[in-house]
Amino acid sequence: MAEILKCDETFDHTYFSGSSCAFGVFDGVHCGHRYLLSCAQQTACESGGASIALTFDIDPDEVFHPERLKKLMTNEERIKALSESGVDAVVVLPFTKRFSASTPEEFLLNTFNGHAPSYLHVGFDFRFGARAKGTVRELSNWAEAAGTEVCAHDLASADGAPITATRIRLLLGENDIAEANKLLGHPYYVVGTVEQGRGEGKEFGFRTANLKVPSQLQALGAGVYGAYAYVNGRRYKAAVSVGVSPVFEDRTDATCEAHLLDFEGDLYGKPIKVEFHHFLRPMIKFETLDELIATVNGNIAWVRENM
Ligand SMILES: Cc1cc2nc3c(=O)[nH]c(=O)nc-3n(C[C@H](O)[C@H](O)[C@H](O)COP(=O)(O)O)c2cc1C
Ligand SMILES: Nc1ncnc2c1ncn2[C@@H]1O[C@H](COP(=O)(O)OP(=O)(O)O)[C@@H](O)[C@H]1O
Repeated sequence: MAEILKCDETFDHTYFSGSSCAFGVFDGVHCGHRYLLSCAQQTACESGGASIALTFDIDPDEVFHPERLKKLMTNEERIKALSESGVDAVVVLPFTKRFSASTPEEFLLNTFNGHAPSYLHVGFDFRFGARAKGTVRELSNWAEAAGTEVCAHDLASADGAPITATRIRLLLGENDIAEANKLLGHPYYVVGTVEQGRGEGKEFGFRTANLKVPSQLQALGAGVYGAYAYVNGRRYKAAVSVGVSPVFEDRTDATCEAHLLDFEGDLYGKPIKVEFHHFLRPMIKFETLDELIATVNGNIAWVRENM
């Protein structure tokens, strides 16, 4: 696991000298991002410097477009995933309105403070600085004087199209978890704290740990999935419904309900990670409870046999 360094007043900017940085927000830490990170590792290996994932503490859209913000991961998970990607360090820039209002030149000066990296890897469409005015051209002009080699990469592709967070979100919205996981390079997951529900799962014969996924993180389309749930470092097979249950929509606000196979105990207030692997079926507005119970038991049996 790489070091995570906050680029605040205590940060020693000499750390950038001789390094290879991959620069971006990296929502999802998907295969396209991993390609860019591996390029930084490659040049670091050749030049003998550190490989760094250079990112922001928040998604800039949280400041500029909170109303349309959609994310694949929380900021904490994103920074953790970057630290596990194989780079030597993750350097986290605090994204403030003031910082983002700086011109491209000021932005680069503030970020590196006279200690430019040897290599800077970005996607060819990388934008930075006030109103995202800085492009690879501004970056290259600055880099020439600073002694940095800018490597602007085409977006890595899969199945004939670039891998982007937007493409992955669309796949998730269409329940295509298999293709989304392929482009992510890891299973899509959500994390949360288990909340109290209506307490009816017990009567139905299958208890469900209820999570409220914040709307910005609701990328996965409604439906029933085969998943793995992680509790206290242990992995359990799980049958999971995503989206508000249409049978109980007036009485529930849970957006993710997980039945953990072969688990007994209390999960209320505990953190849980649910990792999605198979789409089983859409949500159904059942006419009777017996139908609901029989269908869910069938889903649980499928998970037991196939996962
Ligand atoms: C694998 C699984 C599939 C489910 N499918 C549906 C469904 O198709 N339609 C629906 O209305 N609710 C569905 N549910 C939600 C259950 O009705 C809900 O978990 C149950 O009412 C227990 O709620 P509680 O935990 O709040 O007590 C499903 C739950 C699970 C675990
Ligand atoms: N196998 C299991 N899967 C999920 N939750 C379980 C399981 N066994 C026990 N639990 C506990 O039971 C709770 C769910 O019970 P349930 O009757 O569905 O009530 P609620 O409506 O509060 O979710 C979970 O939050 C957890 O604390």
